[in-house]
Amino acid sequence: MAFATLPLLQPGKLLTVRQYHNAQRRSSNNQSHKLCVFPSSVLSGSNEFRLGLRPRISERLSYATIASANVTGPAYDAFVSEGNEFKVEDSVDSTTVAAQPTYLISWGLLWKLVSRHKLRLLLCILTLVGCTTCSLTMPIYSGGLFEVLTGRSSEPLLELLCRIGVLYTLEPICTVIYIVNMNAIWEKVMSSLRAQIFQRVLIQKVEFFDRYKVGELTALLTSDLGSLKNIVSENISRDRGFRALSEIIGTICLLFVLSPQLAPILGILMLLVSTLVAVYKRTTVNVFKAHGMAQASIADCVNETFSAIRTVRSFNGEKRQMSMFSRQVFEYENSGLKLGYFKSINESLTRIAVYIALMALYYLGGNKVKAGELSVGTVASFIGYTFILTFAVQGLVNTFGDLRVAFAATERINSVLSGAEVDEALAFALEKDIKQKKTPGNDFDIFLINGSESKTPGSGKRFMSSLKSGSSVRSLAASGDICLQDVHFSYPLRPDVKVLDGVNLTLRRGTVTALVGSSGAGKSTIVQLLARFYEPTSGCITVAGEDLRTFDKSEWARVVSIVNQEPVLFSMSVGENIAYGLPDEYVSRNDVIKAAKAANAHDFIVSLPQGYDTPVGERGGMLSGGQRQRIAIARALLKNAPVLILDEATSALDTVSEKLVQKALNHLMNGRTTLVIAHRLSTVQNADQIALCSDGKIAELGTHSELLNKNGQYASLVGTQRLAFE
Ligand SMILES: Nc1ncnc2c1ncn2[C@@H]1O[C@H](COP(=O)(O)OP(=O)(O)OP(=O)(O)O)[C@@H](O)[C@H]1O
Repeated sequence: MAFATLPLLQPGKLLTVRQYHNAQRRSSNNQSHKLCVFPSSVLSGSNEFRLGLRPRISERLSYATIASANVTGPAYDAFVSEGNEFKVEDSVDSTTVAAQPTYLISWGLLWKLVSRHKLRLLLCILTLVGCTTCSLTMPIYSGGLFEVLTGRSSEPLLELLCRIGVLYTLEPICTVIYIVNMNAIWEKVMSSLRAQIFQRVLIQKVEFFDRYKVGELTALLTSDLGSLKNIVSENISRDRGFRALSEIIGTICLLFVLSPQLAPILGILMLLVSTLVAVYKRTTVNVFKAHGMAQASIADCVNETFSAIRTVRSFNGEKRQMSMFSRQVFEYENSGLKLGYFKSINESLTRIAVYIALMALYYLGGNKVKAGELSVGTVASFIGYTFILTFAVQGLVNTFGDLRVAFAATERINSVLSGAEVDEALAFALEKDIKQKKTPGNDFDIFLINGSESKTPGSGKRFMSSLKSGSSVRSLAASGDICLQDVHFSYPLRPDVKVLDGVNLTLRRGTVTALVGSSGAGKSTIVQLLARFYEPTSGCITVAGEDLRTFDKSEWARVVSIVNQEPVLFSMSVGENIAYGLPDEYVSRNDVIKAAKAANAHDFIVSLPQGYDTPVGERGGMLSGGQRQRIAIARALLKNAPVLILDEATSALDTVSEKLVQKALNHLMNGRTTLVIAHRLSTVQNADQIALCSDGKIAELGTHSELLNKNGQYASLVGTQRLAFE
């Protein structure tokens, strides 16, 4: 047996599909193959700066493993391109470096996005200098005004007022241009980031969605990204952000020019203010955090209650939900009160510091004026600068606070979407589709960064480009059997529980296979593997003799239709829901109607208030179960996929609806390789073969009469159901 060492995902090296998948799986399942674990920061490339202060959260979630993969299995014909440089081994022992986490939001990405707007950026810098110059010149003119009014200066009052007037006009003009352009740049950057995050969530493996709640993922795009947005949108006013910083630097310089003796005293005082406020603010971080978490809990509670409103109603659960909500509200209120208390101390501290600075100035400045060392005008200017400096320092500290929150939010986004669970095959297929403009519309521009898609994580692209695609997938699916060969499977979040334990099953081309068995036997899991929501832990699924993993994932999705017990409809019109069967194509109204007629849905659709344009409500809630089911069947008919999976498609229906739906299903099954899962055995009697799934294996296989004659588990299941009917 030949052994070779192949570093996975190393540029220039090519792996077979089997090697790639095995190694990927092993690397994600670090329980059994873990040799050592490194924090992501160790493994991230030097050009990949992370935005964030501490690595704690990301380390917890995105540790990368260096795994030893002992990949064994039958020889695979090479997926070797570029001159067949690498031969495929029957068995490969490889030391692999797992997919390195790719941080979505990095300094590099931010700069890329910001630098798209160079002209606006230049305008912002110029107007920032303009605003600051105007603001900092004002106290000098105020001092001059004092001098004129007290008769110490001979400058004509009107001339001075004209100069002040020019400043008063220029400052707001510069401010408007600065704010408009800063805001425009950041809004555009945020739109791109939002699109990148959405896309990254979309291409995660299915287990990612098992791990995170919808609310948590929504928060990434709303509150977390909102914190990042606030860095600019909440910090473009005069006393915040860059303006505050430029005013602080400018004021200190001017103070030294005006009076080198007074400047250090004021400088030290201001430094004291900022240090005090900053130190104090750091101690209040946990209070802010608790308040944010309390707010998130309220959102979770609201989300859960309203999305399960029917269940709440049916269990009379309003009071329980109300009490849960009130608990969350009280927690939020308490943390809000605490926050107010801390904020008030914060505010007073700043004020006290300003008053101390002013008193010091009055005393020292007053004495110098009396001694004739300083003019009244200069002291008046100093008073102006004291206020500017204090508020600018306070504003800058607030900006630092916002920065801290934004860093934490960015770290959260990065840690959740570190790339460890990206479904690379899907990402690759999606990128390819968008590049080839397979998808209509120009709505994808926002997902592009500098003319190309954002860097999809992982580097198996060369290898993935060898995947079977397009017509070959369709023709293989239409012409060959689908075989599950010794398939073992555990869900990634429960690696210790074996759900499938050596399933062998052949779905013969163009025939109907029924899958029956007790609840929890693993029937739906087989569907999930066929749909490639998950990959087998070991063993393989072949289509016309080819390993399913060698198929382009999105092409495979195009050739498989799944109709579930509770089909999910989107919150759009009936017609649009049917057309969703072919989301990448232009579907004519005629095609939609044809599919609806074949699905026995046309008659009820035309009787709806707006016919095909009637909105179906959230998740199709404005339609009956049978109607939803028939729309889902019409959608599947339109898709015209050669492989069909019906997972309890009629079990929730009454007899009349079931008859209608069954008729539609018979039409749909015609000539397709079909897998039907049903608890009601009467609905699968006519299947070409029936497979009984038990303990993660196919325990019995044959036609209805063959299995009855066998007098095994199937026969007793049929007996039990008959008894139940009698
Ligand atoms: N996403 C998941 N993560 C972890 N375990 C899961 C997941 N989905 C299902 N399971 C577990 O896998 C086992 C098989 O579930 P599966 O849904 O395949 O059974 P089934 O035969 O389809 O049952 P039923 O007829 O009740 O739908 C069950 O023990 C279930 O708890």
